[in-house]
Amino acid sequence: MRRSSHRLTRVFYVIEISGLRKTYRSRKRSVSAVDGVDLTVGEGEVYGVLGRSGAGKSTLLRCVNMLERPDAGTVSVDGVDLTRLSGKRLRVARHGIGMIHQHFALLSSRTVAGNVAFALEVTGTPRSQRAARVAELLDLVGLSDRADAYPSQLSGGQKQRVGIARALAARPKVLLSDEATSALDPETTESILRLLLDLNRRLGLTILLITHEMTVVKRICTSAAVMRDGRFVESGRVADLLRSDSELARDLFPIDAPTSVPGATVVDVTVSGEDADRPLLADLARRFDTDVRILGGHVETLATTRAGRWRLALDGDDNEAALDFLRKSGAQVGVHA
Ligand SMILES: Nc1ncnc2c1ncn2[C@@H]1O[C@H](COP(=O)(O)OP(=O)(O)OP(=O)(O)O)[C@@H](O)[C@H]1O
Repeated sequence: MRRSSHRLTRVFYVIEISGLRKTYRSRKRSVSAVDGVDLTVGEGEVYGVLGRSGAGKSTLLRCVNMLERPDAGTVSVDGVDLTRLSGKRLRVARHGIGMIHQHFALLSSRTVAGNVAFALEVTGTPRSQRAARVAELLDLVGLSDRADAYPSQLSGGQKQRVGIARALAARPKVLLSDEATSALDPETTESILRLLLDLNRRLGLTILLITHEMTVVKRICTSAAVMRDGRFVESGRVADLLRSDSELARDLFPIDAPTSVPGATVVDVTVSGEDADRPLLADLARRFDTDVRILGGHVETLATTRAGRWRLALDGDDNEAALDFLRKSGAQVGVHA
């Protein structure tokens, strides 16, 4: 007789943060910038941390590569607890973590190729291999034809491409992105997000990014957290957060429409995955012989799923059966009082 075996398999997280705290103290005041954050990011995930200015996002990101030493908690990247490392061992571990910045942080006196070569020097690539690796990295980010240009001769998008090439010099497993598209116009933002998604897929790169832009989460994030006052107030897979009554769902799909209509029940309906493309509203009207008016809403393509959110007015005030049908069809339903 064959016995079934139940093996405990531990999921491997490329980034594993537990109980992270960082307080800035001065004589006059102390600020808890990160106040107890737990975060796990799986291999090949694109994880976005959203939050307003001052929420603690930059401090969190800087704690991941120990540019900032946390006061408490652990930060493991690729299985190594960085909080236990210092000196050379920390510098070597950091090679596995690339970082890109809002203002690019390029060396103005060096050409595009020179900027990328500098990262190779720092991470110990032998001189004989540098030129070929620079060419490979510039090809990867679509900048082969600008190798001899100086940063001042580049557009914002091109500068960020150099930043990305430089960050990937040591073949890191993880890329940290600190508001990488905040200084760019929408079209350039789109092209940089497409590049990041492409690198994520082609290289299996795990990306942890911080942003205040919903577009970034919509376009490339598989998981996200909303940060406020140093804490995560929501976190999880984007597709799951959309199905819950989450702040993220409301912020990703703001609906500009009234929340009350005389003689009708007003509801917000959120669907994701295949449900977003089903004729759910037509079904609803047919089954319950009710007038369904769409007050506002939209269907969009996110990084890994399609999602729709609508505000509907259902005629009459007894619509429980119709709402039940929507819930059973996989929709998240919020009724406006
Ligand atoms: N080096 C520092 N010294 C003192 N306080 C700091 C320092 N860095 C950040 N803070 C404070 O910590 C809090 C969180 O700042 P942080 O920059 O991490 O937030 P953020 O969400 O990244 O915001 P922003 O997008 O504006 O950078 C803020 O109150 C900020 O003033």
